[in-house]
Amino acid sequence: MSITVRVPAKVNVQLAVGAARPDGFHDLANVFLAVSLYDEVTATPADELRITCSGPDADQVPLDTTNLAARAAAALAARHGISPDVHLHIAKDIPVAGGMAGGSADGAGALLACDALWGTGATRDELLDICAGLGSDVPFSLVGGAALGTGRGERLTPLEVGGTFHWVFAVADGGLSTPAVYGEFDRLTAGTDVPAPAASPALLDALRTGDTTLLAGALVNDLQPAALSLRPSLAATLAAGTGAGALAGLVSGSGPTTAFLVKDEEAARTVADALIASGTCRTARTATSPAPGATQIRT
Ligand SMILES: C[C@](O)(CO)[C@H](O)COP(=O)(O)OP(=O)(O)OC[C@H]1O[C@@H](n2ccc(N)nc2=O)[C@H](O)[C@@H]1O
Ligand SMILES: Nc1ncnc2c1ncn2[C@@H]1O[C@H](COP(=O)(O)OP(=O)(O)OP(=O)(O)O)[C@@H](O)[C@H]1O
Repeated sequence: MSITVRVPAKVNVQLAVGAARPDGFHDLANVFLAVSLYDEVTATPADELRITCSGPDADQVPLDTTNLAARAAAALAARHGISPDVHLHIAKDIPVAGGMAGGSADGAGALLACDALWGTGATRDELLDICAGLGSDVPFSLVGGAALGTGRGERLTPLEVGGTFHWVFAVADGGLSTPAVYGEFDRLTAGTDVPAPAASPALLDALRTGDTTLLAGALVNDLQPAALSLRPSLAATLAAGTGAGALAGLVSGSGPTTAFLVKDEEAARTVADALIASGTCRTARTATSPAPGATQIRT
């Protein structure tokens, strides 16, 4: 028997970042939106914990115990006093190290798949607690939809979304390290008074009413200057997307993927084609949001 779970990528429509905390993390007001790019994690009984990965970026994914899917299986097994013997196959479609929480998606997917395969019967709260221990973005990968993440982003409040939003994602060559981008944020803001992060009422309104134009005006990512400082070529990608008719563009999370909000599906195709033709990105993908969280799709 195998269990397959499908898990979405995310874009941060608001990422407000506070000053570094004593533990090295940053307090956030992190408005997550799940988008319709998915990884699939399949759990099959095996004699030992083993990870395989397929997809265009598979060679960039670690197959050892550092893989978030392996860590999720080990964490669930440890809580229930069983051995984490399972083969986890990741069919990867989410860009790797792109700021779209691909590794987090695999962690949440593995957790749900192993819980079903092993019959551990973990409660939702237990799953969320394990997710938070794996990484700040992992709880959101489990719940999907839209949510405000506070603390380091792991404490979630679900948000209402009143419509469908259309996106284009420009995938860059090579990744950016999340700690390096937060480190650059610290360097750029050193000596300044970093305000406490707060969710923007205008942005929450735009989500609630499903108004694309309002959302375009409210998109904000405090990590964008840091990502641009580490990868100056992203400015040309942002200009290419907005020049091609996107309503707004921003760096997705810690980057280097850039996200463009567009009016509808037709505009998404036009902007994606223009981004590819501009030569300022490796490829461009279209997607919609919100998307559901981790969901079992096959037994
Ligand atoms: C940039 C975002 O993707 C936006 O959603 C997240 O904040 C990053 O979440 P993540 O990849 O799950 O990050 P984690 O695995 O929890 O942490 C990796 C590293 O990122 C930095 N980090 C992460 C989250 C946070 N609130 N403050 C931080 O400073 C820390 O250096 C940390 O050691
Ligand atoms: N299952 C996984 N898939 C991809 N990368 C993984 C996985 N497990 C661990 N990693 C490691 O995590 C690093 C970041 O990968 P990931 O795709 O999660 O980045 P990201 O999308 O930028 O994350 P985030 O948006 O949460 O900051 C990779 O370079 C890789 O070494």
